[in-house]
Amino acid sequence: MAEENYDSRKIDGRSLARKVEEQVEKGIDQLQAEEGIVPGLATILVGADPASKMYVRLKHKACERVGIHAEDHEMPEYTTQEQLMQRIWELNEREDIHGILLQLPLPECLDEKAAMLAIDPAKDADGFHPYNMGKLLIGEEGLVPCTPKGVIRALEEYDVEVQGKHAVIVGHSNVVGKPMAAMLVNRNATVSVCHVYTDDLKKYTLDADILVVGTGVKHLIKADMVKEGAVIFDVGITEENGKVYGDVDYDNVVKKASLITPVPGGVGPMTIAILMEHVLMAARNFAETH
Ligand SMILES: Nc1nc(=O)c2c([nH]1)NC[C@@H]1CN(c3ccc(C(=O)N[C@@H](CCC(=O)O)C(=O)O)cc3)C=[N+]21
Repeated sequence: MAEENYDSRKIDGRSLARKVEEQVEKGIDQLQAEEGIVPGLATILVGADPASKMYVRLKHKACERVGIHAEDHEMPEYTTQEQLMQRIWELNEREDIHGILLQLPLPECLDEKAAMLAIDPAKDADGFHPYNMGKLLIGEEGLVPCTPKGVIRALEEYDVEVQGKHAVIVGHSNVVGKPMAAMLVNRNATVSVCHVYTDDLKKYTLDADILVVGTGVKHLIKADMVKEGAVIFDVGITEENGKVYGDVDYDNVVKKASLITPVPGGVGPMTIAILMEHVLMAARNFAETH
């Protein structure tokens, strides 16, 4: 018997990202024509972690594609907290920088919370500032974390009904799981948040209409753990011998899913496209208030 072809179930994150980026590009042209403003993003990378360097490079390339002015602030591994804060304060004051992205994780000896708290919430392109997180929780979604926002955008683009559905999130990180839960609750889903301490994970995943997995455990989710027809987002990345793996055993799980994101080419490119959208949003807000 011939192998079935499941290609139509794949959520193509790259083409979705391209679509978002095209909209951003238009918005940037308009902002420039009407207000004379070019959106600016400053990235801060402390240390020389190769993966972090690659992610920052992807973001700069996206800025180039859409017309955002991007600045690369590379700081040495031995940067002090004071020096990092100083740099953030400088960028907060700059009128030509509308978004600030502090690449995580920071070297151990630096205080991540204090640094994130120092970023002007209006320039918080990542949406990680407690002020923006708090707004998200009360249903005011402005600058919100980019990865879960990318998932929401994909749900919209593929016309997936969210209201009343059981959305199960595996992983309760501050950058994915928790903001994802808030966004899905804001859209009237019934939400379960599972994590490493969850007893009987399979009981929850098997009941999920929408499943979002972000744990960093390679192929944690197998075909026997998902419901027939589920919509699945794989937010995990594990690098092994130069190959990237997701948290979902795609080749087998695709046979049960109605829609599913691959890794790579799924949620990753969407995250970056949403970041571009947020820099434009921050620049627009700046134009309105200055
Ligand atoms: N302050 C902060 N903001 C972040 O947004 C942030 C961060 N810190 N720290 C690290 C993570 C990771 N991250 C990725 C974004 C895009 C891809 C991406 O586009 N990946 C490609 C594959 C790239 C490849 O491995 O070849 C894909 O999935 O198709 C991956 C990872 C953003 N992060």
